[in-house]
Amino acid sequence: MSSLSSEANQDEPTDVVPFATEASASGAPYAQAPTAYDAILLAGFGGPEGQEDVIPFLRNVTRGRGIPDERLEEVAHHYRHFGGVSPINEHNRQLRQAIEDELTRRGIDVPIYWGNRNWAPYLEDTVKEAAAAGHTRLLGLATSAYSSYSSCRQYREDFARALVSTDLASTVRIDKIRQFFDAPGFVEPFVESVGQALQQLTEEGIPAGSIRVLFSTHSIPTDDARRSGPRDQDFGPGGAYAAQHEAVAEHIMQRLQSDGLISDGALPGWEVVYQSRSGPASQPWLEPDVCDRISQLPQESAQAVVIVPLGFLSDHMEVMWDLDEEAMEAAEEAGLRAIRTATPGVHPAFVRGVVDLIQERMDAVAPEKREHLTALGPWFDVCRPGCCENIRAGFKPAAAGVRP
Ligand SMILES: CC1=C(CCC(=O)O)c2cc3nc(cc4[nH]c(cc5[nH]c(cc1n2)c(C)c5CCC(=O)O)c(CCC(=O)O)c4C)C(CCC(=O)O)=C3C
Ligand SMILES: [Fe+2]
Repeated sequence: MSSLSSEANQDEPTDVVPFATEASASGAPYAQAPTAYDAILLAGFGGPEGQEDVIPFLRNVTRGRGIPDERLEEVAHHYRHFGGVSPINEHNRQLRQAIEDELTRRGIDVPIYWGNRNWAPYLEDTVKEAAAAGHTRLLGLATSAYSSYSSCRQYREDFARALVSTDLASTVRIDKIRQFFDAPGFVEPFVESVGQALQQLTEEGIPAGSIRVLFSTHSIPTDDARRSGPRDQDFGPGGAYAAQHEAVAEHIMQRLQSDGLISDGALPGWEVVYQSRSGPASQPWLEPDVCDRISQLPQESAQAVVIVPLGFLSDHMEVMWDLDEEAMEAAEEAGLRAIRTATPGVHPAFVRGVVDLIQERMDAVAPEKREHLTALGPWFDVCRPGCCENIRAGFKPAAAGVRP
């Protein structure tokens, strides 16, 4: 590892240099000219694949962030419950294959590599492998749709770290596909699965007015939330992160209404809620918590709850444990009928949407011609100055952004 760690806590933002993209050199938020990317880099979170991986994996995730051991043990228990295996790596193998198939179908002759932030195959090794095969212009795709330190910038820092630790920073360029929270391919599977859930509950005789839809996403520290998105834009107290979730959830509910799946007479109430909080109790994180809200619903005369994992791409541990175990238990205790809807996974609409995003970037489609379903999009190709910065982590070099 080069000098990265010693640079990490300087006051001066080292930010993107020397990992600037062509677009960032001009300061433009969107790609200005088509780029002949020679490989796609699918960047996942990573997860353990056996009991012996659990603790080393958790140490990787929390490296340098002061998560107490108590909390690690608590989380380890969730993984141990499932044999120490997170399904997230298998999901990413399937997603990689599905994207490759769709690229082939469209005649786009570009290989797709997969690497993780926190477990093997590590991004470092993947970047080395791609470079050894002669690829020098990689288009990164992080498995995370929204803007925040954990869901965007940290992936960019990991790209930068991978380039520096492999000594490839001057020969390999990694750009990153824009955050895709409001891209049709990401939203469509949610519209479909929430629609199915509402239909099911209606068939069971539960009036729409007695159903609540909870759109659940990963909580983050309110400090991170406030700093999510470009430094010079105001998205309200929850920053771009909360605003993006609110906008997507609202779009889904409007779509269900316009598609006739919800009648005007008795609309289900809906809201965005947060899950999987960690960190010290003294540190404020985004609220309300999904389980807290579920236990309050009977007092609001709800009979049923639809839990929508809006913040997640696949049914990994945060979904399997925090929703399918804990939130479902909370619903049972509250006497509520509950349905947890599907994540996008390898839904054909999602896979097509991802390849649309790849094509859009390769062709440098003008922003006004890009598909987006909320007023917040289309999000930027090149992260803006100070985007999603994290003052706790300090400034670290990050690829695929503009100079501050
Ligand atoms: C916004 C966000 C996403 C969504 C975006 C994205 O998908 O990237 C996400 C995804 C995920 N988070 C995951 C797992 C963990 N996250 C942790 C900790 C944290 N997550 C945070 C935020 C997020 N996390 C934050 C602010 C922390 C606190 C510590 C820190 O500042 O980083 C910890 C440490 C223990 C704990 O504190 O709970 C673990 C084990 C897994 C893998 C699941 C599997 O293995 O199946 C996935 C996909
Ligand atoms: Fe997380």
